[in-house]
Amino acid sequence: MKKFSVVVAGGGSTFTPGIVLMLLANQHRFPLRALKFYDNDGARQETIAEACKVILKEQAPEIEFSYTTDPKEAFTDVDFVMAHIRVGKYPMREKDEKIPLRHGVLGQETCGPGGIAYGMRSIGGVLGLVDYMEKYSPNAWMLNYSNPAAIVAEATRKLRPNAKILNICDMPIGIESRMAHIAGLKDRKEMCTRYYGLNHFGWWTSIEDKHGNDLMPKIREHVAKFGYVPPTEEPGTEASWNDTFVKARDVCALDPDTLPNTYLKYYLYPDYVVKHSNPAHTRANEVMEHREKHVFGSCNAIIQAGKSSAGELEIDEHASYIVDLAAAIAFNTQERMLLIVPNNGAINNFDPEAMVEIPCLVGKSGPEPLVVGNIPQFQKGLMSQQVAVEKLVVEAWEERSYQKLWQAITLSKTVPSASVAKAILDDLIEANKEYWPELK
Ligand SMILES: NC(=O)c1ccc[n+]([C@@H]2O[C@H](COP(=O)([O-])OP(=O)(O)OC[C@H]3O[C@@H](n4cnc5c(N)ncnc54)[C@H](O)[C@@H]3O)[C@@H](O)[C@H]2O)c1
Ligand SMILES: O=P(O)(O)OC[C@H]1O[C@H](O[C@H]2[C@H](O)[C@@H](O)[C@@H](O)O[C@@H]2CO)[C@H](O)[C@@H](O)[C@@H]1O
Ligand SMILES: [Mn+2]
Repeated sequence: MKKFSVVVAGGGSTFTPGIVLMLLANQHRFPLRALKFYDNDGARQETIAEACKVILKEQAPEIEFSYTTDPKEAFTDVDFVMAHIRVGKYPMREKDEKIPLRHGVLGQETCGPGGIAYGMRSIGGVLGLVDYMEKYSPNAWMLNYSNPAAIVAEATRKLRPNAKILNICDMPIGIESRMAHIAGLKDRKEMCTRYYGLNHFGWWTSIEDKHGNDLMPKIREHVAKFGYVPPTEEPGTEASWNDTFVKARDVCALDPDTLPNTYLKYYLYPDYVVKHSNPAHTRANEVMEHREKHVFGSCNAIIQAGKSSAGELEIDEHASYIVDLAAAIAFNTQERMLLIVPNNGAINNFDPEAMVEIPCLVGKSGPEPLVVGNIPQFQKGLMSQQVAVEKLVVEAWEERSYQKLWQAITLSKTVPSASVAKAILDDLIEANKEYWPELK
């Protein structure tokens, strides 16, 4: 079987160790000859990389491992780029979440003004990775899950239309795992689902088991009462995430014929979210206090002891969708996966140039979207507004346009007025001076 060379862009990510452990657990179906990390923060990356070096030596010494901050070294001779960068890192995520709250608007990583600010930072970062890949390994594919995936996907569609990049998200994976447990199944892959929307803004329309039995009624009955919290709680779910899964019961009330992505709570219940937010302590603080502390603490312990058992790093099971995708391209498996792709008529009554999250069959030449057909007025109206926000952000970045970014924030369903939007925008410009292009 052919062996592949992968570079992880954003090697210093808290998700990198879990993904490395997942790659090692999937060598039978996606074998590696080389694994590289690339990051523009050498110190952050070094801690993660040195710990992963110990793990790789123990489990797969035959895989050539290295890490670098040099793009040429990182992107030369690679088959796949797995990209999970966070431009501005957690300190900027904290500002994305706290600045809108100062103005009575929800602060969230990928939604509303926070997501727009994050998008304005991410576009340049991800396009830079695409350009390195095309310069040093023109035949490679980029599997991107750097957020905000919706805005990044629109930017790559518009500004790098020929790039071999696939934009993906693990939220539907996480929710489907819970749905499977609610339905009494072991694994989400025992289900066949139909879904449509934008990234972090979608709905399931059909969920069947492998025999074609309709699971929607049973799952929906549970979700309407308990949200996406299975009868036996998923271990390790943090309180704020549990709140989000429970809130799905109110989100699903809006449409009895579908089941919602959890992120719709931010657009349908923004007042609830603001009321339950602590402007002094947001999700970014929780992640720095928990995931970041846990991952870097474990990595340092592994480095000190020189053995992986000194740490408590866990395999990121959900991340196996990344190998599903890489294997589908490498071996033309025609895997059926949710990807963020140009609509191009798949949703018949929606903008053909929108980037939509829909089921695709994936083979060596990339994704082939499945037809969705017409969508109802409720979803069409919501998606039209949200996709216009995402498109305006990319236009604002490309044209350095204050006006268009003001329009984007004003148009967001999470923002009450143009005056509040302008106040938030002016604060975000000040906070992002190091990262955004200068707007005129
Ligand atoms: N698509 C999804 O469903 C999904 C799921 C989980 C996480 N994510 C995304 O994965 C990314 C990583 O998340 P995290 O919490 O581990 O963040 P993190 O801050 O721990 O790691 C991000 C890394 O990216 C690096 N980086 C930033 N800008 C860079 C650039 N221009 N070039 C190279 N490296 C750069 C940082 O130095 C850092 O080491 C985020 O974008 C997050 O939103 C996406
Ligand atoms: O607040 P965070 O950083 O913990 O999570 C934000 C991300 O949430 C989603 O990814 C989840 C995933 O859905 C869940 O199943 C599990 O694997 O954890 C992931 C990260 O927490 C979402 O899809 C991402 O886009 C967000 O960045
Ligand atoms: Mn996501």
